[in-house]
Amino acid sequence: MSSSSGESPLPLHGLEADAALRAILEGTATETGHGFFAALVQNLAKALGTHGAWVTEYFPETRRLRALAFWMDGGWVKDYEVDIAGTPCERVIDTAQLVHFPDRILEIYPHEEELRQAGAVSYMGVPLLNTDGTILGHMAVIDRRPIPEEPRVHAIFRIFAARAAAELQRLRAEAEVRAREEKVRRLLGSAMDAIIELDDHFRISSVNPAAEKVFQCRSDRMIGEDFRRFIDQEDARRLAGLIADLDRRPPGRQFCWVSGGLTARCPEGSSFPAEATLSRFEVRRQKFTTLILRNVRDRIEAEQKIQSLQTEREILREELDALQRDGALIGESPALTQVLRDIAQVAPTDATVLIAGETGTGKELVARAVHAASARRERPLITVNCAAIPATLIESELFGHEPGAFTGATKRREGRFALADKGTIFLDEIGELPLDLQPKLLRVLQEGEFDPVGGSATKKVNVRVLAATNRDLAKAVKDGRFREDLFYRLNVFPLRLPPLRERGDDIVRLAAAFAQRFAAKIGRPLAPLTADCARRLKAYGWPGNVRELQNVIERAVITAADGKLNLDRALPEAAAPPPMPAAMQEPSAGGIRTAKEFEELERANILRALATTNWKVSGEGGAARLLGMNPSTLSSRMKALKIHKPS
Ligand SMILES: Nc1ncnc2c1ncn2[C@@H]1O[C@H](COP(=O)(O)OP(=O)(O)OP(=O)(O)O)[C@@H](O)[C@H]1O
Repeated sequence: MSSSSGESPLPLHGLEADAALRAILEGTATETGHGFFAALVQNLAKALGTHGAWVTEYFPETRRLRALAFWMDGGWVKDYEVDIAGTPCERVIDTAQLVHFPDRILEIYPHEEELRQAGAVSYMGVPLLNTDGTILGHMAVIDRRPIPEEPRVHAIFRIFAARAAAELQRLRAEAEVRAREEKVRRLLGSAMDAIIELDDHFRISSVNPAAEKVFQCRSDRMIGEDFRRFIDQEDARRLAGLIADLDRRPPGRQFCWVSGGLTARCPEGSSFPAEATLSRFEVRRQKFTTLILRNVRDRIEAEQKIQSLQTEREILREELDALQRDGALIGESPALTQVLRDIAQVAPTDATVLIAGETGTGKELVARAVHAASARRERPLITVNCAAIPATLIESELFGHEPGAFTGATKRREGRFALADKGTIFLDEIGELPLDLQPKLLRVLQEGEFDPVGGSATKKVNVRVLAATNRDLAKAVKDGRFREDLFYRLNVFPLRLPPLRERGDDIVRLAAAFAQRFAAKIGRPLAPLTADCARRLKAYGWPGNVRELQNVIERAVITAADGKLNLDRALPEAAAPPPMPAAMQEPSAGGIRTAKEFEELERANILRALATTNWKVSGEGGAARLLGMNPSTLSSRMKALKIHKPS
């Protein structure tokens, strides 16, 4: 045996080298892959004049060789695979060098059955090496005659081997590229997000199946198209800006989140909100952009649904609280009986009702009664106190807003009109509605439609409107503070709630009912109202009306002694009254007070309450509590009556 390792290949004699090279070129020039190896071994056998030649691929994990082509005695050996242990090929692999047994090979490998069967006398093998020196396979020849140990034979052999190694490397690289492409294809194919690749002119160069799905458009109708057709114009401008920004960043950091998302447009006309990320990359000095895009309509809708369910839940809770707190309208006085008759008449219709009355007369209770007796009773009654909401927020409270409509509007919000759809909306203190919003309310009343703040899509609703005011709306119209057309549209069915002092014995009926209710609540027995109590209650003016009566009775029940109501501390007049302002004394003529006198009365009463609480308006020990008013109602009354804290 001889090994030619370390020897530098000797130059072939001109003719032989030419012949070998020609053999390779002619035999393999047009072939690639497995055809190439077949041509190679055939030509190798021809060039060296051996009766067998083969080329293999090596699998180091199993130490096996698998033939890529095996030429023997003028025919092909199919599917040849061998364990290299104990074969001359093992030496080729292990030494990684050309191995040559020029003669009597069977004496060296007496147990090599295949060599014996082939009648082999000589063997020559050479490893096929990768550029990094790892073994890809080998190439070998056997012959029934000795193969002379000549440098030119080795040189020819090496030329063939180098060509075989190059092809094997190419095949492996090709297989690797294919495997990677397949992996990328599977990845893109299974991605839930649309992945769109754009060239530098915004033209779509590739899309994945998810992109076809979200845009409802086949890839062949997308590729080559200008992507700007698939998004809003404004978004296209934004994307171009972002891409320019990315190009200014260092490589590896050229990606970003498209903040605020995009509005994507399907070719068939529909559109959807999308979240997107953008990245830039360069291939052969050409820039590309990848856009990963997700349709977030379902998610946004789910969020909105949750939001509106939460709001609805809050509203229903408020309603439930109100129902538990308030109960039915009590009263048999002619004034209240008329109101009850009006409610019964108007409730089944869809007419707008304008309930007028002083504070605490039961306007909200009447609105509830109208809703409860209407065909809409199964749907919600949505209440909005126009005085309690700051002017800047009332529009979005009533009509909802889109994200970004104003600072702080991060999410879409359903407005009260939308929530009241198919139900009833009760607009309390309608006189406080800012003048600039009044046309929008008029439009809902007339057309049943409105535009949410910051939104372009008009919403249609079917809402019955009930409104209440403790102001003289007709006067507000005259003063230019309330639109005349809106006033008439609201005043379809006016319902005036008389103040408590006009309800005669109802004061006593209400007091008795409230006393029983509070006593039951705190679990104390209570004797019926005495005639003296009734007289004192009727003698009082009740500027805070039923709400004030309720509060007085609650105090009287709490401070009751021996089951008897204690009006001494509860009734404002009895509780060491400070001097009465003129307006709080006897009415001017015939027991009737003018509206002006009442305003003065209310003003004086609020001032008394504020003086008592040291100008604390809300909370524990505040004037609102004392007056039995909502703090927001009190604030709006103070504003209306121009009551300011003395500096
Ligand atoms: N006729 C009545 N029977 C029983 N309770 C009543 C009656 N009228 C009013 N109330 C009670 O008095 C309180 C005040 O009533 P409500 O809130 O309806 O008055 P309002 O006129 O809407 O007040 P505001 O002008 O402050 O909004 C509530 O607790 C209500 O339940």
